[in-house]
Amino acid sequence: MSDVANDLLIEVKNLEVRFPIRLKKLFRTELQELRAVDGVSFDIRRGETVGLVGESGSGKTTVGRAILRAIDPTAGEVTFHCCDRDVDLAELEGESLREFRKNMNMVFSEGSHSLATMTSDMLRAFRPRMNLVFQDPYSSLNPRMTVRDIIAEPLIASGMMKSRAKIDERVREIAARCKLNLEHLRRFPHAFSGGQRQRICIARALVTRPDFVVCDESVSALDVSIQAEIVNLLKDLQDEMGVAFLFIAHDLSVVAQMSHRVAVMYVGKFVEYAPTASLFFHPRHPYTHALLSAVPHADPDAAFDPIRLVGEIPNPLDVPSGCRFHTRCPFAVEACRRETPEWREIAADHFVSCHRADELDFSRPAGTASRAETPVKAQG
Ligand SMILES: Nc1ncnc2c1ncn2[C@@H]1O[C@H](COP(=O)(O)OP(=O)(O)OP(=O)(O)O)[C@@H](O)[C@H]1O
Repeated sequence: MSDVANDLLIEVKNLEVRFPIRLKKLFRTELQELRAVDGVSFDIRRGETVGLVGESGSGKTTVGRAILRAIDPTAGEVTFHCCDRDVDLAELEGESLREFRKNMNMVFSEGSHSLATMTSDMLRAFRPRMNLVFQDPYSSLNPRMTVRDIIAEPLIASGMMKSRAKIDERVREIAARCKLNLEHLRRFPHAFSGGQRQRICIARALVTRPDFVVCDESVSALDVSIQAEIVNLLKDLQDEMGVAFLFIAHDLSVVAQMSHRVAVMYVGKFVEYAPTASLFFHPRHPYTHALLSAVPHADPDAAFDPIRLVGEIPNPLDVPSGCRFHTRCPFAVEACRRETPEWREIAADHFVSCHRADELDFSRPAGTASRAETPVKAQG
């Protein structure tokens, strides 16, 4: 890997997101806190894809949105290393935060400005660096706007470009890279298939040349063959532009193709984070092993003991003591019920939180192609 590959873009430290929940009891309403994200720490390097997997309700979307400040973190730090300054997104508030949310883009501090005190004009002057691609390409496009206007919107909203000619040039350029043609730009979203709509969403997300994009289940609603096209498109665009992705998905095989590193989340916490090959072929957490056991292996006779997940993911309002996975873990011992396992580096760049990670071996033979061995491409 090049130096650039190890260049940190985002550092997340002890991120917490709690939602206030009103529970109706017989004669009263009780206010409780739902810990959707409960102390997550990880980093994302420039130009890499980090896959984020876990069952529904584990907190994946909330992590992505908290990093983008689309929702407020309750605690923790999200540091965005940009230009030659580091910016703590948790500092954003007031007008700065409103501006940030309006554009759904990241802005930058320069010199010693606090983001909280920057005026909107100053904020607009900074290059937008973050964006989001949603799951549903049908509801995330305004049906009354042409494709040209949809793709141009982030450039205009951020004030990044003012001249119509320049905007049109940039829209045509990114549309061509996303394999949309000039004729498409004059049409409205209803004229397009799911795959083409997702290309429009990707063009809109990348038109400002962001450093970081969250793809939240962005290929899940598409047919398998179209999924492959979109995954290849995202990889090509990443190689060209050096953008980093947080790729949230249920489908582990798509995550393997797309990601350089993968994080596994369970009831608000990361349980494992490792380079894709390490995670897929040498998982150290029983939950990761269980998720992978559900994926058909290239060699059906390959020798490893699959385990099946039984029961439901626990309610985040009633989190199990100790290791949160112990209620469903076939390997749980007394310590798992009592003590929270520490988050530790068990091998190079391979993090896990399991009391028994040193004794359990879930290795399986390498079989399926993954992006694991592909280094993050250096950007010139
Ligand atoms: N705005 C909100 N208010 C209250 N609870 C919320 C809110 N958003 C999410 N939650 C809860 O937080 C937990 C994590 O939700 P989140 O959507 O982040 O999970 P997820 O892993 O992305 O799930 P999925 O794969 O189904 O999208 C869930 O229990 C969810 O019900």
